[in-house]
Amino acid sequence: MKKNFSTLVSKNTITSLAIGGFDGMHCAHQELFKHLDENGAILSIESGYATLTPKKYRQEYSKYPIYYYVLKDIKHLAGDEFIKLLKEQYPKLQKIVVGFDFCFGKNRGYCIPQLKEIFEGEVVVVDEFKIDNIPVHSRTIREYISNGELTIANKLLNKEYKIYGTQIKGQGLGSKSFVPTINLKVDDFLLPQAGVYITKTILDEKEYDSITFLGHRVTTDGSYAIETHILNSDIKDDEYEIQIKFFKKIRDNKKFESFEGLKQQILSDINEAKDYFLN
Ligand SMILES: Cc1cc2nc3c(=O)[nH]c(=O)nc-3n(C[C@H](O)[C@H](O)[C@H](O)COP(=O)(O)O)c2cc1C
Ligand SMILES: Nc1ncnc2c1ncn2[C@@H]1O[C@H](COP(=O)(O)OP(=O)(O)OP(=O)(O)O)[C@@H](O)[C@H]1O
Repeated sequence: MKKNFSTLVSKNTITSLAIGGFDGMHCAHQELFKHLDENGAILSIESGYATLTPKKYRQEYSKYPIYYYVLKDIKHLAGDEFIKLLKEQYPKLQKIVVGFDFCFGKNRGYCIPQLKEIFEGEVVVVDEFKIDNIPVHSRTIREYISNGELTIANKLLNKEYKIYGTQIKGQGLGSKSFVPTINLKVDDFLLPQAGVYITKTILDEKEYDSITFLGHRVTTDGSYAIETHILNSDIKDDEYEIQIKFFKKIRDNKKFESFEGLKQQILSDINEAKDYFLN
């Protein structure tokens, strides 16, 4: 995880700011960042609903320092009060970059015309950015991920959707009856729909081809699990910070009549994932 370095950059040096929520740091957000100058920064307004790139993980996706405001601390401000606050905190601010639908201040009562009117500097407004005619928004990407449509979500993100987790103890059945898996505990991130996914798993900064199951283990103990099996490699059990990049869903979660039936299906899933990475 790339550490947030905004505390190392003085606000006094910032000349341009991109403003918004920025959960996901998706393609449209990146379009905004293209308008920042070398002393640019990102101002992220935290509503508390960021689940694609929770605050702690967001800096990884931009070279610009990210500063945060908590929405509930600033939502009472009138438009001119918000701009005054920015001018006080960023005295060299000359340019504000926002998207076509940006609104701010009390009751979101101030939008682009008011921003242009109040801010004595340049206001760059980016038109609605689309990919394959799909408007790119965090909410849309969340919906695709929740529906297991990772291929489209990744297109809108312009990267593979990635979650962070820590290793936890499983049932101890994997190596004995199926294949060895690393069981994960994941907080903060939106989880894709239950099922089996082609993934890459990052352990100690090394990336491995993998296959990941999410869902209730309906064939065994019924409990919810996130488990990843590393392809082509023997990984010893260890305490890892784990990252999983999702590429594609290959099937739904399923209840099998026998452990042998599930094992055969898992072996076939593994072959499908291996083929995917070969091509
Ligand atoms: C690729 C893969 C696919 C899986 N598919 C299913 C499934 O369709 N249904 C299910 O009940 N469990 C599924 N599982 C979970 C297994 O039940 C689980 O790996 C097994 O219970 C071992 O759990 P443990 O690691 O906690 O010991 C799958 C696991 C993997 C790795
Ligand atoms: N598709 C887009 N095209 C142009 N600008 C956008 C687009 N999506 C967001 N922006 C702009 O990016 C900034 C960050 O906004 P925000 O993260 O709230 O957008 P979002 O992705 O639409 O999120 P949500 O779906 O939660 O509303 C804002 O200035 C917003 O206007």
